[in-house]
Amino acid sequence: MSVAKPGANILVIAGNIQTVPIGYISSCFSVKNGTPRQPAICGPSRAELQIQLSVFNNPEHALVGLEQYSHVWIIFLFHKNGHLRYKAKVRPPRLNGQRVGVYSTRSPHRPNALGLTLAKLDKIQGDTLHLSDIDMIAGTPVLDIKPYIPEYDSPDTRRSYEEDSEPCNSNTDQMNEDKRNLTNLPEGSDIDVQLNTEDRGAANDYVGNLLPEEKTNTNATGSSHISAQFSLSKDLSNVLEEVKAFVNQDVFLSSESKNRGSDSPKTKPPLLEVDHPCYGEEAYTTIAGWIREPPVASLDVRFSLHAERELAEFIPAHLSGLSESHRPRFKFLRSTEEAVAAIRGVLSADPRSVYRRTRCKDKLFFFTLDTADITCWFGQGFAEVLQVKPVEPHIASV
Ligand SMILES: C[S@@+](CC[C@H](N)C(=O)[O-])C[C@H]1O[C@@H](n2cnc3c(N)ncnc32)[C@H](O)[C@@H]1O
Repeated sequence: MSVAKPGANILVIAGNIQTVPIGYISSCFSVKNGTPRQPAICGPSRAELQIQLSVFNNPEHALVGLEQYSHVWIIFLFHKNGHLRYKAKVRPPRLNGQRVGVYSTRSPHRPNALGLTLAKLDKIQGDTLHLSDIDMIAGTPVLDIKPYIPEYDSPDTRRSYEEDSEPCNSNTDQMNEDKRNLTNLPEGSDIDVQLNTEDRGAANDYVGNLLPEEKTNTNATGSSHISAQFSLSKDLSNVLEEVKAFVNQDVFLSSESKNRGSDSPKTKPPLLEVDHPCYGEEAYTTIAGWIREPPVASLDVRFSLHAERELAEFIPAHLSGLSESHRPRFKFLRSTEEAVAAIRGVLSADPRSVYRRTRCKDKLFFFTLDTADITCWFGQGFAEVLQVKPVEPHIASV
């Protein structure tokens, strides 16, 4: 087992974390000089990333579903840092000589030379991602790709998402309402009708006449994926009937209508969109429909009286100076309400694996939160907390 040396670009550390590049950037920038310092600076900066055959037998399979997202996080190595040194304080060029802590900056010169770029995903062709808005030089080793999901990645959006998703049913109602509003469908309209492949093809042809950017992509599994782009500024009422045929496609559900914070790519109301706009066209984000409307329902969370009493016994973290030494103490949670909210959060999202959900659904479920060991069980549409015990001291101190 080797241990990472300061500045080393190889991530092999105690605990056997091994990392291999999944591909290498081929970009319009060949040297560091002149490469944008951040992705948003130079929109038309383009790159391609081909997933290595050495990582997956069928690299294109690893990209299935990613086409529904407009933006991706690229995690990469600054492999051309040159001198492998780093300092606790750096001088960002835009601070014009002033020194600040390396972790308050995006400096490439850091103990683990990892870069993080939010790139625009223009399209996917087989095993290759076509990106724009990048700040990486050609040859940059890429370690990972993750979809950009404002609901998870942008604090502003996360807040409104949490508000939206409670309760779960009203979220669905709201989405249906949104869909109706966008298409002027009367309330109670059958908005869940599914189109078969032939229907989609026909509808696609028709809308294609109206919408110049409409395209049919073939995804990695060879199945046909319809996408279309149109501007909301067009009079939607003229194309309602045609658009109605598209309402239930996944890609439609994947777009968002909320206004996002300034750090996030701007968002627009739902569009039928997969092949994303080019430089100069308005930027927005799209995500997979199942993120906002997952096929797994969120659960109602209950506490048994016994569990409620046990939880109330815990002393909140900031009151840990109190002398009641016999009572268990939280290390992080600051009140019983916070603990209840945390437990609700964990359980309402159903933390069980698919295996446990299907094969062991009658089994008790255990998890640890702060210094509490929690026991619960799951029924149809709910989770009930049965017991809240202090963790064993030797586990709590780990
Ligand atoms: C300031 S960094 C920011 C990168 C990323 N957005 C981040 O925040 O981690 C961007 C600069 O890193 C440099 N750079 C890009 N690719 C590199 C690589 N493979 N090795 C070393 N430096 C690189 C370029 O000079 C570019 O202007």
